[in-house]
Amino acid sequence: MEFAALAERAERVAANDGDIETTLAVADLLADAGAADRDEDDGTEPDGSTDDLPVVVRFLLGRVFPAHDTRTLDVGPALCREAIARAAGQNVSAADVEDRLAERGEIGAVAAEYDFGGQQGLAAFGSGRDALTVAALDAELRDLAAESGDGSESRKRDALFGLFTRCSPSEAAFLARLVLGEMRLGVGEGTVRDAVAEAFLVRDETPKDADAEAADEPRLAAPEDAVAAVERALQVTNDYGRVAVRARDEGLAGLREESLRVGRPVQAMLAQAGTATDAVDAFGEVAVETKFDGARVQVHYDPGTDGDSALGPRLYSRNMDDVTEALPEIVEFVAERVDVPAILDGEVVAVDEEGNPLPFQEVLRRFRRKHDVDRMRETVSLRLHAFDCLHADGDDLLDRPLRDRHERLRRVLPDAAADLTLADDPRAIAAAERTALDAGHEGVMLKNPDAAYTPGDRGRDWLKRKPDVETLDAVVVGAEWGEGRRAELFGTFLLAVRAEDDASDAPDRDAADRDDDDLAPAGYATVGKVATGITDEALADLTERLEPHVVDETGTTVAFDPELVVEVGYEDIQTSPTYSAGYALRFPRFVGVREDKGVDDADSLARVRRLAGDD
Ligand SMILES: Nc1ncnc2c1ncn2[C@@H]1O[C@H](COP(=O)(O)OP(=O)(O)OP(=O)(O)O)[C@@H](O)[C@H]1O
Repeated sequence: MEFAALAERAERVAANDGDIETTLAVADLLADAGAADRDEDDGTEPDGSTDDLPVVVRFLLGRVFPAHDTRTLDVGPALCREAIARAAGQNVSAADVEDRLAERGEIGAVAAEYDFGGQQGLAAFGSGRDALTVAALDAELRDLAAESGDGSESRKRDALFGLFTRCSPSEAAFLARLVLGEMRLGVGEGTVRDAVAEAFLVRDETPKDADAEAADEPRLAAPEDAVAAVERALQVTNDYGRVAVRARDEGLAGLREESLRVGRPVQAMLAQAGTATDAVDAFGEVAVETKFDGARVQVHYDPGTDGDSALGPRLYSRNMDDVTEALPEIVEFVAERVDVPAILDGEVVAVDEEGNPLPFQEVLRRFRRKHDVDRMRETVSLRLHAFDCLHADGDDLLDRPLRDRHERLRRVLPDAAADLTLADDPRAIAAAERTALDAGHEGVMLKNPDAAYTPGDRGRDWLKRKPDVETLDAVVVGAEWGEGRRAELFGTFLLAVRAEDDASDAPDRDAADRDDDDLAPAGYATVGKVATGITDEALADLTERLEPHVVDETGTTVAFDPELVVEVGYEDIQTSPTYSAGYALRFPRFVGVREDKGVDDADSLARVRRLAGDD
């Protein structure tokens, strides 16, 4: 495929404004990119190296290499501006390009405005130009990425200059954005995933290879099944290009064969904030682990056979950067103890001489270090806590429940396996949290013991419970009636702080400025709503105490006279237009009624401002 065709199609994709239109346009583009290649070259390499499809997919995402590949172009904005200036001719300096960038705000638009060496004039007449193909551009960019050592920066500049001189305006815009990883096409990973499914599994007309046919898989899939199959293959491979080729050539059957590979990092599963009550309500039985305060690492190791290591331990950060060289003692620790191919997930923590955890900042002194690794090893000691096992001895474990994966982890690396205890009572969880905090850790993780490992997902199966930094004593100024079996009780409570102390900063109570939800009486400013952490008994008690103070009722929402002070925990305070204080509590959690406090003792807006760091 010619690069000009891709650049032009990409512009048309970017002009779509609906999600569905964009997905369909990308699907058309991928189908064409894939088909063109099949016509021209039916002897594509299994790794897709002569195939345009994987390149087009990656380019649309602003990448030259797949996400698991740690190679980068390492082209910064300054180098890109210099290359553009040189290609634009003698009268243009890098400073001129920078000025235009300040006006346009975006490098692609700037690159498209220059006349690169007259080449595009010839190109416009369809002759004389050495047309750049997608494959040739990919090869040149890979060569550029491989430049290292003395003079590599100027060789990169030369290479990029050479490429720009061969570009039409739309190609130049695409190239500049690509090398800086700022594609701006409105095409995210979800769009590409859906487009791959659409192009090759939902409406594809090309026959799949013989194996897939023989596997008796239906050739076409329902859109949800197709998207799920693509998503799954992406989770295990982390390579959109590879997955697109597999979907095109082998359909659903091929995608299902994709599996984890030791040495190819996957995205880390992430957590949401939550409380012990949330966890017990959601999971029943909760897997409680220490939340270690360090840096996430994914360990890949294949010890090989007969002591002949097939792949020495490799360590990857949460962003899948290779941090192996910075952490030699973790490498040694793993190599000495693990004797099957494995992919483990865990946290590296800095420890003092007694092995007690040190603050997170300490681990950062080691984590990405390229120089002085040995010296720093003497200064900051590290310890690995492994909490998950994604692969062991040929078995992919992603779909197994956490309890099984953890069991496997204990067999693979008992010396570093984090403890996992099961609890179904918030009090037991609180006790575990206390123990973790007393030991100097950050808090606890509350996990669904039956959940699979879903790479890249910040779902509700992992909850992180950190101690509240502070609590706030707030006045309850409104509520919403509950639902279902709690319809007779208030469910959500609107919280306010005193604003009258600092009249100059008191929020404007002008009706026009008020949020419809904001029922704060004069002298109070709302800061959030709390519905979490309240037991059934507490709800009944609060309802009974607050009902006599209702001053207004609209639908399911009521306003109260300020009477009751409650203590609420929270994780953070953020500025927010939603509440009249101008701030909102993040993850507020009911702690209890402050029986000892009247409303005049409640916290003030000035304190909220201080807690938010604004004062
Ligand atoms: N036992 C554990 N299980 C899972 N993650 C853990 C555990 N102990 C520590 N962690 C760390 O906690 C993080 C989970 O929280 P989250 O996914 O929200 O990441 P985050 O945005 O870095 O949050 P935080 O700043 O709270 O660490 C993981 O990425 C991991 O680094």
